[in-house]
Amino acid sequence: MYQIYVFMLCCCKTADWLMSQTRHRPQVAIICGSGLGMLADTLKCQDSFAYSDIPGFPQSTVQGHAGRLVFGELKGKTCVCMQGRFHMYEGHSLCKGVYAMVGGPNFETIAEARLLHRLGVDAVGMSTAPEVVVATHCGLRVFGLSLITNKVNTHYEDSESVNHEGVLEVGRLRSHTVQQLVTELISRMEINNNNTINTAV
Ligand SMILES: O=P(O)(O)O[C@@H]1C[C@H](O)[C@@H](CO)O1
Ligand SMILES: Nc1nc2[nH]cnc2c(=O)[nH]1
Repeated sequence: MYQIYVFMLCCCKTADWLMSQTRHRPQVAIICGSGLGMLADTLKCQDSFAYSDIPGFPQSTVQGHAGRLVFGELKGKTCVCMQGRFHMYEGHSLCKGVYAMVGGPNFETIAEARLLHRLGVDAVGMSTAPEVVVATHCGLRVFGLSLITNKVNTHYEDSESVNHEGVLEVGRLRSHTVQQLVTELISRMEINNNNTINTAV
């Protein structure tokens, strides 16, 4: 969990700083929304950091959100609590990389592509989402990796069309890189006694 959380921060500087400031390595991360901030105060052996003191960390602007990251123990589990979360209405954008799945087998029409774009979609595919849903339902932890093979056409005047042969061709061209990436990822996985997998960052 800690590694995923660190990954979400998208910033090695932030992660390095936090790891140097606390000996806690949380198994559980809790985002305390409005009304739940006091949960963090119940953590034992606390290390607490104001968002404003954490390098590269966004600031909390909502009234009643303390804007503090609190590490500590709850019922014997090492936790980190965010006292204050971030919202789109504060000017934060959605997480990068929104993937949408469409049923296929046809590629998007231009109207569909424009709609998806307006909805904030960054990448479109015909798979992955149901696989993730089922895997999650089975209690598996999931890492999704999609090779972006083509640009989705959003202009009627664009003559370039997407086709399966083109997708397969880019797949062939990039297969070595993708294989290296997956191999490296697997080689860095550590399987703990409780069967959770941590990926070294
Ligand atoms: O690996 P998948 O099957 O998701 O790859 C894409 C989606 C369609 O099956 C096909 C479109 O060309 O490639
Ligand atoms: N939906 C969709 N799936 C794809 N798979 C590969 N390319 C595409 C695409 O352009 N759209």
